[in-house]
Amino acid sequence: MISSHAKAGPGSVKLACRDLWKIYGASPPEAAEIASASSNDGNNSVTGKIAPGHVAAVAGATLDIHEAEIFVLMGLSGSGKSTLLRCLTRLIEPSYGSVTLDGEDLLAADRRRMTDIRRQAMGMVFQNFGLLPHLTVLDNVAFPLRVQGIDRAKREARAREMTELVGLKGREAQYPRELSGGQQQRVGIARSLAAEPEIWFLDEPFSALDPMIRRQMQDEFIRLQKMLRKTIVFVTHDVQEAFRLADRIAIMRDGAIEQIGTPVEIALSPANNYIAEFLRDVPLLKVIRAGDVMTPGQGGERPSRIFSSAATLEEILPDLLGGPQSIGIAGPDDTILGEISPSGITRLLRGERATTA
Ligand SMILES: Nc1ncnc2c1ncn2[C@@H]1O[C@H](COP(=O)(O)OP(=O)(O)OP(=O)(O)O)[C@@H](O)[C@H]1O
Repeated sequence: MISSHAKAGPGSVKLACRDLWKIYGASPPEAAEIASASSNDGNNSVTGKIAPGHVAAVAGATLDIHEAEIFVLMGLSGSGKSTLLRCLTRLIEPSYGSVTLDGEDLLAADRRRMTDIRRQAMGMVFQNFGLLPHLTVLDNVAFPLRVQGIDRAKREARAREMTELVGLKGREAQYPRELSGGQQQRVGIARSLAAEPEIWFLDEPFSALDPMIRRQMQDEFIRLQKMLRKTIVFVTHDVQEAFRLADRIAIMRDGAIEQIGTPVEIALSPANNYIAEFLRDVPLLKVIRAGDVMTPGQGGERPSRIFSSAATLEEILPDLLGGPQSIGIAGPDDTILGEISPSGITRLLRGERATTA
């Protein structure tokens, strides 16, 4: 058994990386070279020194992933999301930088320790499902527990519980080939949850599914996370999926992280034009909530129409468009926190968002 990590509360840092690099090529620079270039005059100096034909798949990534949050790595194909995810689990060896899990230096862990950490603390789900074709649903789900040496009765009981959790009760005896893509991915999800991982890595888990099933799986995923409150690193190239699922998003380009923020922070203040461009496909009315865009304070008497600060703009819009008056925004105890006016929202919908660069 691995020594258990110190249990931290929600919001504390679970997994972190600092100035993480992965450089591919015939003769990538040594860690010491990256270290000196990186500390000299910023990350760009490393990129500038990479020999032609080499690529920095991850270029100086620094981030903190908090306990119980869904942290999404988002970016176009080739931006480095999968490489970063694999560097965080050391399935790929980073060229330089640090990775810590509950404060433990993962790059200092020997092979055996790293295998133990992966088996016992990390769960992984990939796009291609990765199920074992000769095993039934139940045996696939129970497989990680078998690897851990857990006895048959116990692992089957746990596997049944997980199979039911993902909505596949009754299909325990079927084989992967008898299931649809969405069902196969449910098996992959159940299997990765069976070992009760502390941190869950999902790399484009729904990308192979058609759009309707994909949406259902996203809903399922949101439902599961409400119950499980796992720390999750989720890779997607789909901006809508990112904004739908994330507590926070890191947007990557050419191996580097361009911006990290909550969906609303990014939607309201994209760091640059590249990110603002992504937002064209984001349904802002569903992402932005009343509390994010209200004018705080209350002028005069209590407004006749009042919405919760958690209401989305989509929910408020019909009332807002129905008349010229402001709408009151209330907190959980029904006190008025602020107001939203049609003119303020019109400006927002016209795209008059601040960019910080
Ligand atoms: N083994 C490798 N050897 C050389 N270059 C690699 C290797 N793996 C990845 N790369 C390069 O690193 C960059 C980042 O790749 P990565 O797969 O991490 O991107 P991604 O954002 O996950 O893309 P996708 O969404 O298409 O999976 C790309 O330019 C890719 O060609």
